[in-house]
Amino acid sequence: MLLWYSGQMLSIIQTAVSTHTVDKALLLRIAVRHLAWKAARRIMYLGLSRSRPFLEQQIRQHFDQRLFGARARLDLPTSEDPAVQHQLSNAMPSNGHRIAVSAWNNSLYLLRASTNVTSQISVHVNLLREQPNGMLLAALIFVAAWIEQVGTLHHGPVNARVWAATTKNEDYLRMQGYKQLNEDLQHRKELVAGNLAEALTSCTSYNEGYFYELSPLFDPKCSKWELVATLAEALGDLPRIVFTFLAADQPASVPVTVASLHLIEQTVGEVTYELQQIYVDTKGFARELADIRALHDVAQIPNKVRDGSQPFPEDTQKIGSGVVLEFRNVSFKYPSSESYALRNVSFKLLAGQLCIGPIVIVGSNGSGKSTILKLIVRLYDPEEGAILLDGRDIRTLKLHDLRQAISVLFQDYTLFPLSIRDNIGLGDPQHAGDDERIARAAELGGASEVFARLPEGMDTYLNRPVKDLYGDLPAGTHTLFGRRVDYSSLRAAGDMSSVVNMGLSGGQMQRIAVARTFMRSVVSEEANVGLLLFDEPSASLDPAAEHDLFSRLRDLRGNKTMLFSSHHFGNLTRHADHILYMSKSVVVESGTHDRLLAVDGEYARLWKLQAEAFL
Ligand SMILES: Nc1ncnc2c1ncn2[C@@H]1O[C@H](COP(=O)(O)OP(=O)(O)OP(=O)(O)O)[C@@H](O)[C@H]1O
Repeated sequence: MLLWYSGQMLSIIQTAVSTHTVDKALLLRIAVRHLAWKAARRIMYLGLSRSRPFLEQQIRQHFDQRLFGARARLDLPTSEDPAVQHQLSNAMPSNGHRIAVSAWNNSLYLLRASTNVTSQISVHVNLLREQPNGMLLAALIFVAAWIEQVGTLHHGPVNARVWAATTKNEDYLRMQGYKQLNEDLQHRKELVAGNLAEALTSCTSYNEGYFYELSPLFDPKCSKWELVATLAEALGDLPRIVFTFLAADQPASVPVTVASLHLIEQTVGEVTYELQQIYVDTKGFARELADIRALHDVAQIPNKVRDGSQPFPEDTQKIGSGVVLEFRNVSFKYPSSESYALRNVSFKLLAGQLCIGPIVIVGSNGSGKSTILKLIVRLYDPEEGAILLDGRDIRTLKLHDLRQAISVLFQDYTLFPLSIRDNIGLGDPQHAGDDERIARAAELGGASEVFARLPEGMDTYLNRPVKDLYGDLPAGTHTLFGRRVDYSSLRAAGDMSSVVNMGLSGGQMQRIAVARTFMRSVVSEEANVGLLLFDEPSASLDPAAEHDLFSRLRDLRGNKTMLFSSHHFGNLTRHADHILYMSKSVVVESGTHDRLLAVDGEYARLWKLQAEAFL
């Protein structure tokens, strides 16, 4: 429209010059409409630029949440599957949401550019179609402008920016911690067994909390395209030369006025620029659309561990008195392994029993005791046989209910890249923000003294999930292009100087992990936990702390069924209702401590061996 009104005004000017008369009313009308269209365009641009950051933020949040949810719902064997990992890494590059924002911007741009190009071309064709040699002139202008654009497409100063960013926004830090917890495979066991996916996915307190400092620097390097562009610029005069020749030789065939020629040159330049950009952008745009599709596909990856349909427990009142756990001829191989981790394992624990086992020969690892715990919470499903809880095959039970009824501390537990408070709180996702419960769980797990001496107490981050960023510069870079890069004011703004990654001893970390399991199994009465699983819970504790933990566990468990896995033939074995002695993936002996000593088999031999060391 703007082009149209410009043309109209030029033709009025042309008439005024040649006939010395002006249709004032027409001129005024056209001038006002021209102005109105210009104002409308300005307002549209302004609206677009104002709303862009908001829209981008919405898109970023939408994709972040979708990707987070898609990853959080994956179980262990599916996450470990190399094909799934490949699909995830393709679909979720760290800049996944940027692809979406960029695709959005590009689609807006393409829409605008296509409309622009189509309308400008149609105006020009209408203007020049009727004129003798008009199309020839238009073609010349187009070719000249195109060649000129080729040069400018490839050259231009490289806008090298030095930047740095940090954050002290608590929500943002926590969200980043959740992301790492979700993405890092080492946490997957706890995420799945602890029913954390739902709680983490529903957490929407996402906030961009960065401070930015930008200082533009220009790379003075001259591109070879500079030369091409300079030569191409000379061709810009070609249409004017041809126009002059036409005007001199055949005045009757001159298609347009000088003023119109200038206008046409200008707008054709814009059209060719838009066309070039469309060509460049559509190449990347197709790729971005494919990437967005991949982002959507990951939400459809099926889990290998299928959910059951039956609720558990049937009677929530009774679960506090423990559950009956039975293994019936269970055999299992890890997906990546050819050999059996468990072979034909059968045993039955009655409700409320304290089972110290399976026990493995000291020094002979890998007999399958950790695997038993993993199968109970259905991190994997057995190849043969069945596992029953209160007489029901666990594959028929709702996964959420099953895992809700069990509390597990894995031997290779991990601490999350979050504050100590959140590390403990997530043991019971529904009450993760309840400071009173967290404090009690910390106390019972012996973790209170770990953070009592830290300046930030429970708020101390065990591992800061946000790295401080320095725009693509290697750490320790102090000068760039001869200029000093100073980040000190930025660091002070983000409290970065006081931030250090915490170093904790193995025993201190284990206390935090124990406190996390206590959050639901002991502190929460309404959690309906009936089975407690502990895999080497005292591996890193000193003898006093170990004794303390075990006596506390015995007192706190109430009537809940409890299953330990341990190398030690210590105090606990005497208190066990049932001992499973395992070797090389099979249960070799089982019974009470006294019975196994009376049998005088492998268990008795190892018990005596360990006891002798203390005589
Ligand atoms: N994720 C896995 N993928 C493949 N094989 C595994 C995996 N985890 C364990 N295994 C194998 O399964 C067998 C049983 O392992 P498991 O961890 O149950 O033994 P464990 O008795 O708990 O050993 P430890 O005393 O060292 O903790 C071992 O041979 C081990 O190598």
